[in-house]
Formats: sequence, C-alpha cells, structure tokens
Amino acid sequence: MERTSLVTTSYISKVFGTGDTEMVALSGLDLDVHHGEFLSLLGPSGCGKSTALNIMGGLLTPSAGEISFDGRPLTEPSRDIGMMFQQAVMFPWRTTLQNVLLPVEVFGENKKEYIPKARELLGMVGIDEFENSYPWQLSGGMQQRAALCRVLLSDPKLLLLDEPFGALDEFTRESMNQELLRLQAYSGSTAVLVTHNINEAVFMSDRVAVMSARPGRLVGILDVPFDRPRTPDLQTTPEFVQLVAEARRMLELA
Ligand SMILES: Nc1ncnc2c1ncn2[C@@H]1O[C@H](COP(=O)(O)OP(=O)(O)OP(=O)(O)O)[C@@H](O)[C@H]1O
Repeated sequence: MERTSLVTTSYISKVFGTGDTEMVALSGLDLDVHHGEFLSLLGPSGCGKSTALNIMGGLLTPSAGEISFDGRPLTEPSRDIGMMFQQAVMFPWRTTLQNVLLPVEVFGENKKEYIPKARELLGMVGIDEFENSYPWQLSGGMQQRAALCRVLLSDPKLLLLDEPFGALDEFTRESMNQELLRLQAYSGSTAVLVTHNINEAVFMSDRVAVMSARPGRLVGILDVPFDRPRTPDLQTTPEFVQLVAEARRMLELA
C-alpha cells in the first residue's frame, strides 16, 4: 500500500464554549491518514472522535493546529469527502433511487448520467429491487445500505464514517461492515471510521488510532496486518484476539 498521506492533522485542538462553559474536546491530535487505507479512530465515549472526524470533513474548524487534505489546507467541506452518520438522512418523499441521486442534484450535475452507477451500487448492496420504494418501506439496515450507495456515488477520495451502523442490531451491523469493506475495496477510497467497539476497529482496519478519554489525544497506533478480504472467522484466531487485547491495554493505559 502507498504510504503517502491523504489527510494530515498537525497538532489540532478543539475547544467548545468560552469562560465557565469552555470545554477542551480535542488536544493536539497529530495524525496521518494514508492513501487507500482503512483507519479507525477508537476511544471512549466523549473523547472527541466525532469532533476529529468533523474537522477532517471540513464541517468544523480546529481551534488550533492545521489540517490538510490532498495536499491543501482544508477549510470547508469538499465533494471529494463523503460523510456517513449513525442516522441515514433519507427524504421520505423521495424513492431509494432518488435519495441516492440527491447529492448529484444538489451539485447541479446531470442526474441521468449517474443512474447506471446508482443502480450498480444498489445491486452491490442487494437492494436494487427497492429502487422505487420509499424510506418508510425499508428497514434501518436497508436505509443505511442506500446511504452508503449515496456517499459512494460520486467516488469520494475520502470516506468519513461516524458509527454508521451503530443504531443497527449486532447481526445487521456485522453484515453491513462486510458490505462496507467490499465497497471500499471496490471504490479504492480511503476510509476513516469512528467507533468505540474494539473488535470492530481491529476487524475493519489497516491501522487503529487509539485515543484517550477527553480531552482526546492520540495514545498510539496499532497496525493490523491481516489479509483482505476479511471474513468473520478471523475474529476467532489467536492473532486477532491478541491484537484486540493490545488495543484494550492501550485504552486502559490512556
Ligand atoms: N458543538 C458542540 N458544542 C459543545 N460541545 C460539544 C460540541 N460537539 C461536541 N461537544 C463535546 O465535545 C466532547 C467530545 O464530543 P464528541 O462527540 O467528539 O466525542 P465522541 O468521542 O465522538 O463521543 P461518542 O463516542 O459518545 O459519540 C463531548 O464532551 C461533547 O459533549
């Protein structure tokens, strides 16, 4: 894998509020996200993972430090950065296909040109039969599948995933994670996943960035050497269990 960086955060901090309400959410986060890798941000609840991700998406400005994306300072959201959150934002009056095509419409591009790709992506996640259904006719997992198709439609260089399947049951979550890995490999995009699930972080990632409790700072980076594609039985191997234990130790020592 190429080791050049798509995202570089140089000692970024984020402070919310002022005076008595001032709260340091992130403290001096120094992190490189390499081209093509799958990196997880792992840390306890409230340690600033989402804040870091929102800064990488250009949605928040750091209070101190610098962030660059694709060799340039990042100051605003970019079409090359796709974001996905725990709740799929699906417009109830639009069909699945229309929801997937929404960003293309918003950016004033020719929707028709993107229809074959949208259908291909819907087929890859197994919901092509539902392209004319409305969100209320889909399960939560199907809605997140559609949201994944939407974010991949414009081939973002960077995928930012904030616990995208956190609201789903364990079984659906596992199969969605598999879909995500398959589609990330297919699209060749770089991915950053926020999670507080150690197992999930190790299973999904090439590297796990372990963060301390608030104010979040980087405790260390764990390399995950397992081959891809990965299958769920990897999680029962001694090597996997050992890496999970190591990540847990890093979290406990933080
Ligand atoms: N817009 C905001 N205004 C004020 N405080 C905020 C804001 N966004 C986040 N915070 C605070 O910053 C801290 C870090 O929040 P953040 O959501 O980044 O953590 P997290 O690690 O993603 O948490 P979780 O895993 O529970 O989602 C929290 O204490 C949160 O309350």
